[in-house]
Amino acid sequence: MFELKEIVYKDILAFQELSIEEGKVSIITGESGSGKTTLLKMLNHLISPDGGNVLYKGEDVAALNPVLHRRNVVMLQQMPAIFPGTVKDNLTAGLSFSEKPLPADAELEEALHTVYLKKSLETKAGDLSGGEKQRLALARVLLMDAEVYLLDEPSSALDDETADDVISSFLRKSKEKQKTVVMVTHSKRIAEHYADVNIQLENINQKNRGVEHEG
Ligand SMILES: Nc1ncnc2c1ncn2[C@@H]1O[C@H](COP(=O)(O)OP(=O)(O)OP(=O)(O)O)[C@@H](O)[C@H]1O
Repeated sequence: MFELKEIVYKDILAFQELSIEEGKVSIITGESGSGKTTLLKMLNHLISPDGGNVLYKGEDVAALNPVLHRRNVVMLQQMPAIFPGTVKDNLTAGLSFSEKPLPADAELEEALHTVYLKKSLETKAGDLSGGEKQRLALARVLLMDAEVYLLDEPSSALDDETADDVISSFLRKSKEKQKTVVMVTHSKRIAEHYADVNIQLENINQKNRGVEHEG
C-alpha cells in the first residue's frame, strides 16, 4: 500500500526502506520522540520527507492532491478535535468536510456501538469524558470509510479492558471491509495482540538506525 525508500526527515527519521501492506494491521511502537507521529503525518501528506520517496499504490505521495489523498488515507490525531454540538454533529463532521454523503442514524449508532460508546446521538459532545471523546473521534474516523486508517494512540485515554474491547472491535470491522490500518501505540499488550506487522522505531539521535520491521 505504502512503500517508503531512503527516508530522511530533519534529525527525526532516517531509514532505508519500509513497506505498509494492504489489508494488514501494522503497529508502530518506539520510545517517546522516536518519530511515530512524524511517520503517520508523512503517510497522510501532512509533511514531506527532506530526502527519499513515499509511494502510495505506486504513486509518489508528493505528486498527489493532499485533500484527495486524505480522503483515502484518514488520520486520527493523538489529541483529536471535538467540535461543539452533539455526538451526531461530531460523527458527521468529517464526512461533511469531505463532501461525502451523510449516513442514516442507524449507521451512526452502529459506529458508536463499534467503539463501545453507549451514548445517544443527541448527547452534547462537550459533556463526554476524555475516554468517551477519544472513542467518539474513532467512530468519526471509522465512518469515513477510507482505504487506510492512521491511528495515533487511539486508546491512550482508555483503561486496559475498554482499550481491548474498542481496538479489537474497530479492527474486526476494518478487516471485514479489507481496510489497511497503521496504529501507533505505547501499549506492548495491544501491539502483541493485534499487530499483523510490528514496526519498531528507534531514536536516531541515540542509535544509528530508524526502523525494525517484523512481519
Ligand atoms: N515540525 C517539527 N520540527 C522539528 N521537530 C519536530 C517537529 N515535529 C516533531 N518534532 C520533534 O521530533 C521528534 C519526534 O516527534 P514525534 O511526535 O513524531 O514522536 P513520537 O514518537 O510520536 O513521540 P510520542 O510517543 O511522545 O508521541 C520529537 O523530538 C519532536 O519534538
